[in-house]
Amino acid sequence: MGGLIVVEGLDGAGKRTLSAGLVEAWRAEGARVATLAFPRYGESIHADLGAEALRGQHGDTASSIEAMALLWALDRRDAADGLRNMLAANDIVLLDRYVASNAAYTAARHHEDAAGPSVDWIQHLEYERFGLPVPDLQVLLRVPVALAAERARNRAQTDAGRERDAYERDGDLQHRTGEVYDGLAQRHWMSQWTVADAETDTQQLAVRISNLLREGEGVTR
Ligand SMILES: Nc1ncnc2c1ncn2[C@@H]1O[C@H](COP(=O)(O)OP(=O)(O)OP(=O)(O)O)[C@@H](O)[C@H]1O
Ligand SMILES: Cc1cn([C@H]2C[C@H](O)[C@@H](COP(=O)(O)O)O2)c(=O)[nH]c1=O
Repeated sequence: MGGLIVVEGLDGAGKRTLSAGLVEAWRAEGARVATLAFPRYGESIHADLGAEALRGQHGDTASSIEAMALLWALDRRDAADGLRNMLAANDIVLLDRYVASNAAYTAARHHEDAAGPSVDWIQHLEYERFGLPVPDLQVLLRVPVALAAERARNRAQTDAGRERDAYERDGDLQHRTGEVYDGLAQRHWMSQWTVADAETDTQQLAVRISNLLREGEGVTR
């Protein structure tokens, strides 16, 4: 059974870039690595509806905090069997965003912190009711809100299909989401967390994660 690693952070933080570097580093060491990004755009109707809502479609869907959270959660529920198969066939499964994204953004939209009712609701919905696999380790890519926003803006200018959505345009939401992520990491919500930043060397982080996984072996998922 492989280790389930999750990379979390703000929009534009660099999660996708970091995830690709980690996968490359582990594969170079001979590890069997599978990777998946949530939301699963183009594969999940729930993910696509969520993205469309954040770009102004589907009436008032985006204004409902819980409706949005349910769409992202249903995407993951549909992916759960595939995820379990990936864990059975690999040494490491790396996810770019997972349940903690829903906890962080939902709590931030409600102006709650990491100990608030939204985080408990997401935990109950996704881990207890939907039975999603619990990560072995969650990595918070903690970059300044302004840097993440700048990267998201630059990406929107260079990538025609990547214009900023409603959450990415909302600087206050990004700020609050960063605070909830900090709280989740400090509380080691659902698993151990480790923090990386814009200066973190990807190779060294890959080694750190492998060591943490090894130290955590024997802990049942
Ligand atoms: N370490 C880095 N240095 C410079 N630019 C970076 C770095 N990491 C990512 N970027 C750039 O920042 C932009 C956002 O990066 P990326 O797509 O990896 O972020 P993300 O956290 O996955 O974003 P989102 O959650 O919004 O999809 C991209 O244009 C990427 O090329
Ligand atoms: C998976 C997931 C995502 N979100 C938020 C985070 C982003 O602002 C948007 C879309 O995600 P992307 O990575 O920018 O494509 O939705 C969320 O609130 N809950 C989730 O579970």
